[in-house]
Amino acid sequence: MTEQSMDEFDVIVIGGGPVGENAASYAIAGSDRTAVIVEHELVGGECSYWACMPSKALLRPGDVLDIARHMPGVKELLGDKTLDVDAVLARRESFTHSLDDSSQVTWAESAGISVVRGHGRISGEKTVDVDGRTLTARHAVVLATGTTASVPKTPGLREALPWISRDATNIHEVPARVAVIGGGVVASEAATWLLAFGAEVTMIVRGSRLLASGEPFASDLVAEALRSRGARILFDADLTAVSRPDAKDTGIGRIHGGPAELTVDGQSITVDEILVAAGRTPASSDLGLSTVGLDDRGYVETDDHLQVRGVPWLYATGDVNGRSPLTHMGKYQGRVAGDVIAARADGKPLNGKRFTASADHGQVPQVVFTPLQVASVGQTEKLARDAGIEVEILGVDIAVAGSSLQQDNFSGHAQLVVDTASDTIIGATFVGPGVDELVHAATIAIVGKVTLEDLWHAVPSYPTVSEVWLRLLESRRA
Ligand SMILES: Cc1cc2nc3c(=O)[nH]c(=O)nc-3n(C[C@H](O)[C@H](O)[C@H](O)COP(=O)(O)OP(=O)(O)OC[C@H]3O[C@@H](n4cnc5c(N)ncnc54)[C@H](O)[C@@H]3O)c2cc1C
Ligand SMILES: NC(=O)c1ccc[n+]([C@@H]2O[C@H](COP(=O)([O-])OP(=O)(O)OC[C@H]3O[C@@H](n4cnc5c(N)ncnc54)[C@H](O)[C@@H]3O)[C@@H](O)[C@H]2O)c1
Repeated sequence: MTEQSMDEFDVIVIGGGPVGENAASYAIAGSDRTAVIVEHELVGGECSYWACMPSKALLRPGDVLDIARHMPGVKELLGDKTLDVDAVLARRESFTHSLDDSSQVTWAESAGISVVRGHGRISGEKTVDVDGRTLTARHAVVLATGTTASVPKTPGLREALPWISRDATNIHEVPARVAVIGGGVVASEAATWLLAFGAEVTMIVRGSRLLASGEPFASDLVAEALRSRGARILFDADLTAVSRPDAKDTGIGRIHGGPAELTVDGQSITVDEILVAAGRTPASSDLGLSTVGLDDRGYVETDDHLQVRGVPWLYATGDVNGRSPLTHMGKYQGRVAGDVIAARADGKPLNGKRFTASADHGQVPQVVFTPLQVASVGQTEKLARDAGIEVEILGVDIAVAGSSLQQDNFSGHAQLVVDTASDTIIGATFVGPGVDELVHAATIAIVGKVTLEDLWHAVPSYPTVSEVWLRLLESRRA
């Protein structure tokens, strides 16, 4: 090996998504330590180019249109007008920088982080091979490689070259008829923008509800809202075969050939495109994990310092560890792992809560953006009861002065899961238009273990949607 092919850094991060960026910057901040990010695609990762950012850029115009349609003084200006899809797609490009990551590379370099392009693979203790170049780490290697879309092995499905989430978020051509396979978050969000763009959407859902890991009332309200916009939702549906004789790889977000015929519960459905939104597979299979005695597949298991069990110099953060596969939770883990690596490199003890990723356990917030937003945190009623926790459920429709002012057709529901022993909230779900900002108050109440008695003194401002908090507390007085 020539001297030029050797590179030594304090910290090597494989995967330059939002999580890897945070881990690298926290591990070296305020020190003379060095870090490198190894990225085989785009610095910024799935979230920036293929997931969170483009999806939310595609969804927001539909929300604004819905508010405007129900706002006297504005709706008269609209008449029958619908979205200008080309303008929406152009705005999406402004967020994805048309898949150019130079601004993120500039950010990394300005934070003192080197970027090496190529596929990273562990090749031994603290050693990473990048397409023939050997990088060595003085302190730590961090895995932040994320996940890829899973495509079920249904006969004919893979051969049909279906869309995955990357096509839906980087959509360039709107198919007239789309079958969405899955009833989870990606399926529900993508169905929302495809409907707003004028597509005819059929959702093929294996289970009996959408967003099945959340509260059942939220699933029902989202299904009702999607149906009211024209979605056809087939529950308990069994997709057994797909046939698409003219499948063509026309590029991401373009219609992949001629029509496809799907067999669902023995019935035939013909569509112009299929979107597979059937979950994710951790990007761990080509990471050289077996060279250090780990499994070459599946989620990479860690302790609460994000250290991979049994390998003291190796950390796994973000989607690849399967703890809480969301951008904000992965970035949180990146911050925790970075702080742990920095403290250990400085020979300091891990004194303090910031070195432990405790929020992964029962304190995870999420906002799902469908025609109605589903903003939730913590445990569902079922999870809590299954864990043997005695709970009280407080639920009210969101109908306060603030909500009626926000939008004429405002309709929503809120629910708290209260641990009766401690009289604290352990779960909250808000469903309605624009309820995304309500959930952080619940997150703070859960993390801070604020009792309901104390919450009486957290007075919501009038007239805001937050007044639903008062209604929730009052529901227990009645
Ligand atoms: C359609 C969609 C919408 C979503 N919307 C949201 C949302 O609104 N909010 C939210 O919180 N979450 C959302 N998510 C989830 C979110 O995208 C992930 O939680 C987040 O991207 C995880 O970040 P990460 O850094 O762990 O992985 P990623 O963002 O996947 O980044 C991993 C990076 O590692 C690189 N890589 C992988 N293997 C290697 C290797 N061997 N060598 C070099 N580089 C490698 C990849 O190219 C990639 O750049 C969404 C997901 C999807 C699919
Ligand atoms: N707003 C957000 O926070 C947001 C948005 C999008 C995605 N995400 C995250 O990204 C991740 C991926 O989302 P997702 O929707 O792909 O996964 P998911 O796990 O939420 O949903 C997967 C869906 O596919 C179905 N499915 C799985 N295998 C199937 C099969 N063989 N045949 C038919 N159906 C099948 C499941 O029943 C489920 O309905 C999740 O962690 C999600 O939370 C978050």
